[in-house]
Amino acid sequence: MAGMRLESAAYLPVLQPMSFALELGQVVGVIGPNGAGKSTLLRLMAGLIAPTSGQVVVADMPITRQPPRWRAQQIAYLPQLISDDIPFTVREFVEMGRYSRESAWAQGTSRRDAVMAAVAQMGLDRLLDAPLAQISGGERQRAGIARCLAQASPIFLLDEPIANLDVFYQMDILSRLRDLAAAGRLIVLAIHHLEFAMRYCDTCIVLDQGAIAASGPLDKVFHTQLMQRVFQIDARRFADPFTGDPRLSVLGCLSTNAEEREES
Ligand SMILES: Nc1ncnc2c1ncn2[C@@H]1O[C@H](COP(=O)(O)OP(=O)(O)OP(=O)(O)O)[C@@H](O)[C@H]1O
Repeated sequence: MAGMRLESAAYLPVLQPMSFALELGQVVGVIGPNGAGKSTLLRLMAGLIAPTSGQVVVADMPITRQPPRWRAQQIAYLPQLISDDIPFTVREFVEMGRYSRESAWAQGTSRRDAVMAAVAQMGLDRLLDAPLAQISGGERQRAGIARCLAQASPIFLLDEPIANLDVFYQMDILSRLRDLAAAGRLIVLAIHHLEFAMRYCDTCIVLDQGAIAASGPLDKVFHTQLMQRVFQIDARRFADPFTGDPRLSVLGCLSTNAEEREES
C-alpha cells in the first residue's frame, strides 16, 4: 500500500479542491489558524465526510466507496474531542480499536495483548477499568491515541492529539508518532503548536481559509513571510543554541487585536 492521495478533493464551501500524495513512513503536520479547515480535511481524508467533488484514494481505492470496516483497517482516526459521556471504561474504549480486525465478541489473546500494549504505551495501566467519564481530558485523549495504536492501521489521522496534554506527554507522544512513522506508518496530525510541528514533522500542509497556502519541507513552510501572511505573527527561525536544530521564535502578533485579524 502506498499511502494516500487526494485528487482534486473538495468539501465546499469549507475546503477548496486540493491534490496531494502522502507516502507511508512520514509524519505530516496540518497547520493553520482556527477555522482554516484542518479538522474538515482530516475528516475528509478519513472518509467520514464525502468530497463534494474529486476523491480521496487509499490503496488505489476511493475510500468513500469502501465499507467502514475496510476504512478502519486502513485508517485510525482520532477526533479533536472525545466526549466525556461515553459509557465505557478505558479498556472497553481501547478494545473498540480491535473491532475492524476481529469480531467484537472475540476474546483472544491477540486482542488482550494489543489493548494492554497500547494502554501501557499511553501510561494508562492504572486507569484500565476507570470509566471515561471519570478521567481527565488529557487522560481521555491518551485513551483515544491508545485506541488508534490498538487498531494498528497503517495510516493515523490525528486531530490535535497533543492539545490537552502536559508537556511530558506532548513530547512523549510526538516521539512515539515519529517511531511509528520510522516503522512504516503514515502519521498525519493537525497541530497548533508550531514549534513542535517544526520539531517532529517531516513535512507540513499549511491551510488558510480552506485552501493550501503552502506544503512540503519545513524550510518551505516555516518562513517569516508565510507565518506573517497566514498566522499574522512575527516568527523567525533560529538555530537552537544547545542542539543546533532549527527552531521558531514567535516574537509577537502583527494584528493589534483579534477583530483586525478576522477582517484581514
Ligand atoms: N458541518 C459544517 N458545516 C458547515 N461549516 C462547517 C462545518 N464544520 C465546520 N465548518 C466550518 O468550516 C470551517 C473550518 O472548520 P474546521 O473545524 O475544519 O477548522 P479547523 O482548522 O480545524 O479549526 P480549529 O483550529 O479551530 O479547530 C469553519 O469556518 C467552520 O465554522
